[in-house]
Amino acid sequence: MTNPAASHDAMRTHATRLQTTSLRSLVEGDPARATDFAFRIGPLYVNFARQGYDREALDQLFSLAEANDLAGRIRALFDGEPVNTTEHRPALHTALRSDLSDAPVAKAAHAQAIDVRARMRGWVQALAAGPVTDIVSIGIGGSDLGPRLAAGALSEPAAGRFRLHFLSNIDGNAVERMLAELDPARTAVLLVSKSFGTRETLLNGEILRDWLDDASRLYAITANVDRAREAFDIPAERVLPMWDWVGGRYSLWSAVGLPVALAIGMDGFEAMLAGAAEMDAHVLRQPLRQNVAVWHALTAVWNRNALGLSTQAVLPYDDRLKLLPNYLQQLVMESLGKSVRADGSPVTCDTVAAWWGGVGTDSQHSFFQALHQGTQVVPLDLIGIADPGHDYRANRDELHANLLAQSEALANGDSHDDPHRVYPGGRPSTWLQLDRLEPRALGALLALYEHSVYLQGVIWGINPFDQFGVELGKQLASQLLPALAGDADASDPVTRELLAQLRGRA
Ligand SMILES: O=P(O)(O)OC[C@H]1O[C@H](O)[C@H](O)[C@@H](O)[C@@H]1O
Repeated sequence: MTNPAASHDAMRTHATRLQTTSLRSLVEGDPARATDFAFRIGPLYVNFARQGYDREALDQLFSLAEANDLAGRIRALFDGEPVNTTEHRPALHTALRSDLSDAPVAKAAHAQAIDVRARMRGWVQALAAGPVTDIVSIGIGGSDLGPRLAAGALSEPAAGRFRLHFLSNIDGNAVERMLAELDPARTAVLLVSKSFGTRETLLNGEILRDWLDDASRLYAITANVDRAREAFDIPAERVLPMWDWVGGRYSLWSAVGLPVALAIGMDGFEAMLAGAAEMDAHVLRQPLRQNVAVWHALTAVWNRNALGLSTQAVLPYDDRLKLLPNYLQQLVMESLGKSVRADGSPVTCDTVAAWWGGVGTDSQHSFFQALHQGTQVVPLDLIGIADPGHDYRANRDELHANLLAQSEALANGDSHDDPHRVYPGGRPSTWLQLDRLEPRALGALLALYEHSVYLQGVIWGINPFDQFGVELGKQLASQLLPALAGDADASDPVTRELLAQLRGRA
């Protein structure tokens, strides 16, 4: 087994040699890659054939994977070893949906998850039997992005279930606009916060608590049950617990997902978990070369470190997935946006690219010009839904035609006598296709990204489960509150000027 540094260098050397080979010729020279570089896991199909590596590069990437003991680290994750190295904790989001490890800590975590899921089912039934028609879920980051994405993507407009409203930002406009549409007598409010210390959630929670006409319709989902009672007088029977062995951005599968269960039913929520569990089994059991999460992670490492590409775009070609880029920004960039290795030493290579994205085909009318003819090559995850579930067949075919066309045009480019009309091509993409946008398929897709993120972290030697980088801004904000009230002044001269401008016009 070679050492990681040697594998990394060999990979970059080969990438330099490959630069003279176009993506089009890579594919034309090895047409079998169109199927050899593809995976089918239940309702999910993934194809890496239009990524800019050849089989020799893949050999080097897999030796890099072996040098970093990816198979052992996958087992460590599922067994509840302290893979969250800086906080000395397991990261057992897999135990929320699958029971694949015999390790006692993983078994205990799964048992707790099953207990809470039974309580979730009871809450859904009890709320459905009452006067409540609207649910407000107050949370932010990992306590908002996953449920908001999944509830929006999977809700059927005619299902006659609860209407879900998500409140995350501290901006009073968001609160004001939401309350204008709601009836306090027919609304229940969920305070979703793992820490129960997030200012946005607490302030918005106080507004909604005072707005409700019956405090018994205020619920909490948190790892800090005591604070929920102290701060909002919410008794234990109206609190669903979370645990510190689940990271916020990995918590959709826990009680944080209650809004999803309220939107699509508990059976639908459990189908989403089953899809994630199917991906878990694939990731845990497949050898590295037949493992789709390993391929996805190695592709990200190839684009970031071998090709030096600094951003990555995610383009769902389905309006119901328009929040997927937002969700993945937190999952990927809050997990991998680090420059210090788990052992405290500086990283030896670039880590996370800037992830962004938009929905297709709208994005073709906004930033695709840069993707085709800009100086920066942007690797893409193109996401399509084979059966979009509606009867507008012309729309479906046009959407699919555009998705196929963009994948080919970006990879192959086009020549022209007029230099302004030349398409350089060589833009790599991965094709991720769901048979239908239903809970099991979405669960598998999101679990794939979770596992890919973890494995990228292993290869870069960083801890994907902490987020110390979000604390400084919060500390400065709380220190500036008295200055905004005129009771103090800012120490930084620029902040002082900006503060004066803000206060002068407020
Ligand atoms: O769930 P909470 O404790 O309220 O945290 C909500 C979010 O805020 C934190 O600052 C982190 O950036 C996120 O990882 C977390 O998901």
